Amino acid sequence: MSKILVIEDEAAIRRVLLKILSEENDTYQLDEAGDGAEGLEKIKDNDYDLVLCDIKMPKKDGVEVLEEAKKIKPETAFVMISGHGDIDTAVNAMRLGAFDFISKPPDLNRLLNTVRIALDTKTLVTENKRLRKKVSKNYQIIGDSEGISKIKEIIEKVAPTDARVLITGSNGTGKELVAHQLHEQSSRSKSPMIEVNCAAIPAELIESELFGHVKGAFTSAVKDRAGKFEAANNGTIFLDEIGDMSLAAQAKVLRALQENKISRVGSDKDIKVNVRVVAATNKNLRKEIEEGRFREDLYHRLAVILIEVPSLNDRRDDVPLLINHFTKKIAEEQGAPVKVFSEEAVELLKGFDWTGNIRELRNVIERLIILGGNEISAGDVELFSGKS
Ligand SMILES: Nc1ncnc2c1ncn2[C@@H]1O[C@H](COP(=O)(O)OP(=O)(O)OP(=O)(O)O)[C@@H](O)[C@H]1O
Repeated sequence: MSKILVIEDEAAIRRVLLKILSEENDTYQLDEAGDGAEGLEKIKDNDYDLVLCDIKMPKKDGVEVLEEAKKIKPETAFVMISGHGDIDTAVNAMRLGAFDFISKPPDLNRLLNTVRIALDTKTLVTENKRLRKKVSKNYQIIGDSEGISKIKEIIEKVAPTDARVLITGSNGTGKELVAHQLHEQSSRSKSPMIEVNCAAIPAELIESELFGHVKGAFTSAVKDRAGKFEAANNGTIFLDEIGDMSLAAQAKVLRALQENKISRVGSDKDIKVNVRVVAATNKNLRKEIEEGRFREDLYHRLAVILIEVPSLNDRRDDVPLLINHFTKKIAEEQGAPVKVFSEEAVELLKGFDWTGNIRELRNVIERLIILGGNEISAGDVELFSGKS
């Protein structure tokens, strides 16, 4: 079911376009706007597959709409409608990312053909992106520094067991990767690994998110629903940012860990679950315990094995390998050739303060690839890295 928006100020032409489209395919979901500003508002609020957009319009012309829309909804396809004399503008619109343009008055066959091809292309592009994302989501841990080698060794030893693991480390050090490796290298890898970001779920919803609920347990509980613990049965549950979990939810998690059973919110029926728990936090849980925000008994249940992921500043020897890894990945994502970093550039990057954050290193590398020369030099790093 494709969603199409027609932006055209001339009501008669708008009507004709909508009629032609609805007769061509009754599954098209059609929407209309009488000027550029209204069109843009609708684009913001909806996910259209295709926008047919007139070029000359009051308030906002078609090219402005296209430019702004590409920033907020880059995947929406645009076909421009150009009147006499604005062919140059239409060609320019294609440079700005429009899929095609048709001239006024629209030729029926050409219009429908263009719409069909634009929609098919959009579907293929979306599918391609989805598949790439799936394939590229690998959880390989890059690095052979002492710190990372030790972590890999621990993972190898601990993964096959059912021992609970608490992973600590500052933001972007790779805690999530460690959790995925623990799951993938275990006999549970055929079953799901369910991730829960405890910081992102409001305190009043976390219990129902983790343990499910029965119909009527609270106002919005309109039907029975299983929680993440049940979904992770026979697999692994990854409780990320566990330091941000409310005390009430901590009590329930503790029970799940002690008794291997849970009950849905609003029900007193126990459900047996077989779940391995891996948790992570960037907080100092000892301090949270002292200040009464984290249960000590839960801490001991979780931290059977403690893995402390070192910050990047403590394993600078991994920086060259990470640069290599990310340049290849970025080139793959952009479909561009792999760029090389000069030795001096690598040395400079190695020396920066990364406060542990590999995400930041990746962003800097991406910036350098886009802005720097064919071989990234120390000068490029100085100019474009934003670090010193
Ligand atoms: N050793 C590594 N090798 C390759 N990529 C890594 C490594 N460590 C981290 N990354 C990448 O850096 C990014 C951040 O890692 P991750 O999400 O695992 O960190 P985190 O510690 O869980 O962060 P946060 O605390 O913010 O949730 C991810 O894109 C991850 O793939």
